[in-house]
Amino acid sequence: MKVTVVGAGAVGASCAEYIAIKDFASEVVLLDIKEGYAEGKAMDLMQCASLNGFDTKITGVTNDYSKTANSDICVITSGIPRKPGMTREELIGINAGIVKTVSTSLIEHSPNTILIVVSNPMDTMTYLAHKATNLPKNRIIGMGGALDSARFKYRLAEALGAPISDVDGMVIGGHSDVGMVPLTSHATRNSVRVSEFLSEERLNQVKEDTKVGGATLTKLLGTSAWYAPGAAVSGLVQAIACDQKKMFPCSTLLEGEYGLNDICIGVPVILGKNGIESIVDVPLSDAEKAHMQTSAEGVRKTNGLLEVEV
Ligand SMILES: NC(=O)c1ccc[n+]([C@@H]2O[C@H](COP(=O)([O-])OP(=O)(O)OC[C@H]3O[C@@H](n4cnc5c(N)ncnc54)[C@H](O)[C@@H]3O)[C@@H](O)[C@H]2O)c1
Ligand SMILES: O=C(O)C[C@H](O)C(=O)O
Repeated sequence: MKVTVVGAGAVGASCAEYIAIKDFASEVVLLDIKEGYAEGKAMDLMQCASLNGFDTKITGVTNDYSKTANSDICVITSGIPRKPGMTREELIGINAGIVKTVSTSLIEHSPNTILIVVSNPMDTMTYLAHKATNLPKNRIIGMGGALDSARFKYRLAEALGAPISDVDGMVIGGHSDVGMVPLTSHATRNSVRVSEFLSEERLNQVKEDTKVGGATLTKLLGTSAWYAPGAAVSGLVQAIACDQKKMFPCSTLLEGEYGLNDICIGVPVILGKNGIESIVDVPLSDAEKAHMQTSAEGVRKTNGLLEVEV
């Protein structure tokens, strides 16, 4: 199993590290445009191998796509992260050009690969990758919901005073400060709905804290987060590599599902060796349905900027 990660920055390197630690891939290629950067990150990570007990071979290359040839899975993390006070959507001007070039270069050398898009604004970058590569929809996956759901579980556990392992929940919709739809109606503690334990007011606070999860960290760190994003990407890569048939909310091209068409946005999917094996139709409350529609309007507005930017 060969995995390429484009962008050896904070998220790309964290993702490569988690993939290596889980030890399911034979090879990870890190590629960056900055001279020597990916080579340095790969060498540093390889020097963790004997300490952390993994056999995954990590190599780094400077913009040489021939070294990524025949990758089973390619992850795109290249692009700029936001600074405090910015929205993800403001990154489109620089990141659209990067994602377009990177996705077409990857497909040229790995025509059968499965692409995972991470660069922001992620739903629009996933849509752009579709347009740029024309890959079948099961082979282009946007990562956002897996991370947002992890943050939702963190906030739910905090509110409940419970260990995170007691808690389950999922966030669908656009990966943006206003577009995320935390599914409080489905969230549980050991299969009991969290609404049995938390007031509506406290649940609303959990929802709002989840939606601004990325912005909160960006304010604290001065740049956006990388540990949980890297772990979330590695989870998707592992589910595909090991044909786990696990359910994650991912950004995928919708063709009528959830009443939406010609848009990439987060919905629950089953991930296995073919990438997106199926889209799962989850019943939503009226409020969640309405929020999903306004979330989609927001993503469409950003998609509209692609014609200007690319
Ligand atoms: N979808 C998500 O949930 C999620 C989570 C975290 C970060 N992100 C996004 O991921 C992106 C990366 O974040 P980061 O914190 O790792 O940033 P970073 O600045 O640490 O790393 C980005 C790397 O991309 C490289 N790069 C730029 N253009 C390139 C190109 N054309 N080819 C190859 N490499 C190129 C840069 O040299 C840099 O090393 C940002 O857009 C950020 O907003 C998304
Ligand atoms: O917040 C960001 O800009 C990065 C990423 O989308 C995140 O949610 O951590």
